[in-house]
Amino acid sequence: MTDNTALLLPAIEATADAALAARLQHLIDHKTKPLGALGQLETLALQLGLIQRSETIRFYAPQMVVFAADHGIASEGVSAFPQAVTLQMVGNMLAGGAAINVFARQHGFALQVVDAGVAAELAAHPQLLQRKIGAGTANLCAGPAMSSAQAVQAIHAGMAVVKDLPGNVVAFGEMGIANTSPAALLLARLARLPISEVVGRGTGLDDAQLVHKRSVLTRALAHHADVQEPLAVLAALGGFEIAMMAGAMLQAASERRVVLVDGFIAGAAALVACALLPAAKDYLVFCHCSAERGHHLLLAHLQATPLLNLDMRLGEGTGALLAWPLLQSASLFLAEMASFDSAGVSGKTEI
Ligand SMILES: Cc1cc2ncn([C@H]3O[C@H](COP(=O)(O)O)[C@@H](O)[C@H]3O)c2cc1C
Ligand SMILES: O=C(O)c1cccnc1
Repeated sequence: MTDNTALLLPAIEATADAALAARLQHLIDHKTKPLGALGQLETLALQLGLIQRSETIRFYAPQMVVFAADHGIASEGVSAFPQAVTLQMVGNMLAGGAAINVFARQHGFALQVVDAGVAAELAAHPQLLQRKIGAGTANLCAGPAMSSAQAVQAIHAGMAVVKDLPGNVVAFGEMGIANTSPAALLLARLARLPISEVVGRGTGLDDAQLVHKRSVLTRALAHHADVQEPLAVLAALGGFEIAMMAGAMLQAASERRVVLVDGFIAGAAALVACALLPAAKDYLVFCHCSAERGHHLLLAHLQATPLLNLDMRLGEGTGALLAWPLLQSASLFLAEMASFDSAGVSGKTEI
């Protein structure tokens, strides 16, 4: 008998290659600059070279994918905005007016929006992929957000979305009112952090609302106290867009694409992806540290250094695209900067 809930994950190769890493480091170290002077751009060039198995980093057809879904926990009053905003913002994205549209146009990213589980039905649109798992998750305070079969279905759907995309760079973002709540819960459980340290204001809760959100999430975590295994944690505490994004990240890594990770919610999807297949991390570029409380702890747990820290707290994929010029600069300095030898510049004085 076939088990239709079986999780089939792609094979991901670690990018480690000592010989190539040495060649890349040699190239980087012999550019006309003091050793290490390009800082994080150097680490980024090394990571990108290893992903692409090459001493030249090339990007083509960069893609931005926004996963949208609703959350049953929104009914607990954990967001400053009503659930209807998810649908309305998807409409705004399809009309080209959201922040992510602006930055996608600016940087030449093709944009797709995926309906992973928006509560209402969305009209067909050329930039919309209909992959609805359900009409929003269940309220996870009272039971699991989704069944394990739905979690598996969402991961597989995310993988299929990426399989159909062109290009070798993919950025992920999300839209889903209340989704900082599942993101905080996933972080608390998977990284074993106290919930009070990872609950944030999301769309702008005031102090009293933040206290309420904290008590709701504390109760939710206690309700699922015995759930520890990553897939079960995702089903109990996650969201359809988060699960789909995790699957999409795994597929992109298995195809050796560069994965641009946005803020707190995309970070939670990355956390799930790495819990399922740790080698995925090699392919993830953590683009920024969001102002959402807990994001810096998520990054620290993954031992990731974000490229930007701009006090942004929007999501949608915006932080991922703002970091894109840094990846371009990493590629260009490696390709175009002269070496000490080629430029006839003297090396460091031996003292
Ligand atoms: C107009 C608007 C546009 C957004 N774009 C992204 N988010 C962000 O805010 C939501 C998460 O915050 P919380 O958990 O507090 O609801 C997500 O939809 C996220 O993408 C938005 C939120 C709003 C209101
Ligand atoms: O960092 C994020 O992704 C974020 C933070 C607050 C609200 N929405 C998204």
